[in-house]
Amino acid sequence: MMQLIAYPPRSEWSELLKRPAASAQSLERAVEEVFTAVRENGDQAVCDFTRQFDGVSLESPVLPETEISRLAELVPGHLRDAIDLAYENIRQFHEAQKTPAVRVQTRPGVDCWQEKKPIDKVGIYIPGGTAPLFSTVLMLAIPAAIAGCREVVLCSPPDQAGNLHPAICYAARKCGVRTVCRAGGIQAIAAMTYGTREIPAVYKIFGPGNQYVTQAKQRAVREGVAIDMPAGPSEVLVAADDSANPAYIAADLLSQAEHGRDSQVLLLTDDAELPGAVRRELETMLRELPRREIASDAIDNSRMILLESSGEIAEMINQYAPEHLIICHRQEEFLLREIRNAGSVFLGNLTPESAGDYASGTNHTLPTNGYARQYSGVNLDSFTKAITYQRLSDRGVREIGPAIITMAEAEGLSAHALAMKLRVADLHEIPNKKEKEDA
Ligand SMILES: NC(=O)c1ccc[n+]([C@@H]2O[C@H](COP(=O)([O-])OP(=O)(O)OC[C@H]3O[C@@H](n4cnc5c(N)ncnc54)[C@H](O)[C@@H]3O)[C@@H](O)[C@H]2O)c1
Ligand SMILES: N[C@H](CO)Cc1c[nH]c[nH+]1
Ligand SMILES: [Zn+2]
Repeated sequence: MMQLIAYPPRSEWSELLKRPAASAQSLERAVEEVFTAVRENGDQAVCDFTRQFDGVSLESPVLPETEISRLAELVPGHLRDAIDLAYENIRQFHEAQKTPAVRVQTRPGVDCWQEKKPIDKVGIYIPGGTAPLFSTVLMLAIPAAIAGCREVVLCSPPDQAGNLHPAICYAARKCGVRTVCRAGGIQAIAAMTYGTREIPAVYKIFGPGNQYVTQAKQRAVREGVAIDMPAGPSEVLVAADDSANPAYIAADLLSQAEHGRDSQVLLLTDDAELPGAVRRELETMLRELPRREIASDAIDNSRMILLESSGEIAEMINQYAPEHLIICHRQEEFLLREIRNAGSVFLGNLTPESAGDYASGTNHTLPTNGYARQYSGVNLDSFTKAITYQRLSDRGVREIGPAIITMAEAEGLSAHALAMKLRVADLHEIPNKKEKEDA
């Protein structure tokens, strides 16, 4: 059960806030072995590792389009309606993230602008080891489509029949994803990194996953592939006081605990009565939970921490940098002002974290393991690059040419200086050249 720590001194905070650690060495070895095999043996290696790690024999990792359609048809009406509703909200929120091009004339005749362009080929990883997270298809394929990515490659571990869950196929079809592959874990990430005969290589890999997937994405970076962020085992931090409903808190903690044994959930409070009330709810709910063994292990990794004040709560949140932060506290305004490190924030008693997991519209692919200090969650910009442009007119050359020549010569780069000197010299030869564009 969740341990209660009361009024810990600051010197103990970092020990208290440690996440469950994966064994880095054995992970690295496994990743290296799979990457080498996939680079050398392509689809054959992907199928071999799928047999080894997922216990499924496949002739080919790619799911034919006819199969995608057949499986998508199996999704019952009420689930389609729910996915359609989520799709619309996620589309709206990500569509609203489009920004107009930035245009500035830094000096007369010096025009600079910046435009976002899509990343042409992206890979999206959909977790499926312990549960087929079809909601992740929406979270990744919708912004990819809005950004205008040309090729989207989806990889997810197959079920025991060698198929993908019908809802993954339905969501993929709805979002216009055509390349759907039955490959999970390290082998999926390696295939999208190197490319195989059947699985295209991509420029950037997105998506959450277990420790193997997270480590494999880091390995992909060494091969020049970009990644969204380290999005590993799920976590939630609830900051609450006596205005919160203990049953809601217990359910919110369990909703992230049931993701995996290595998940972590925290309750921070300055109300001495709350931990006991939440613990009682947790005990009752855990007994009824289908995934109670997974959730119990995660709950054992977790803590309730009683602090002196909302000031300490804010400090501890910033130190931990949770993936998800739920605030049910009378000092909400103060906490929001103070908090700088969190992936996604859920406010008030009526906003469970599962709202953002599925259907409010925000993205659920978020930085874990403290990376919310420096990374954002997935958003529309994640699927684009910004290209900058500039054009100088005659006037522009006169305005900034001399400074450029001076700086280039001071750096000892005479060809840089020459490139501008030639333009300046040409201007002097045509002193009356019309400068329409400077008007
Ligand atoms: N941070 C986020 O935004 C976010 C979002 C959703 C889910 N998640 C997390 O994603 C994770 C999903 O994990 P999962 O396991 O259910 O699915 P997964 O798809 O990430 O991993 C399953 C794959 O792991 C590989 N694997 C399993 N055991 C292995 C071994 N011993 N050696 C090598 N490879 C092995 C297999 O290939 C299998 O297909 C959870 O931890 C969940 O918390 C995070
Ligand atoms: N909570 C996960 C992000 O950490 C996302 C998810 C998908 N399905 C349910 N939950
Ligand atoms: Zn979740």
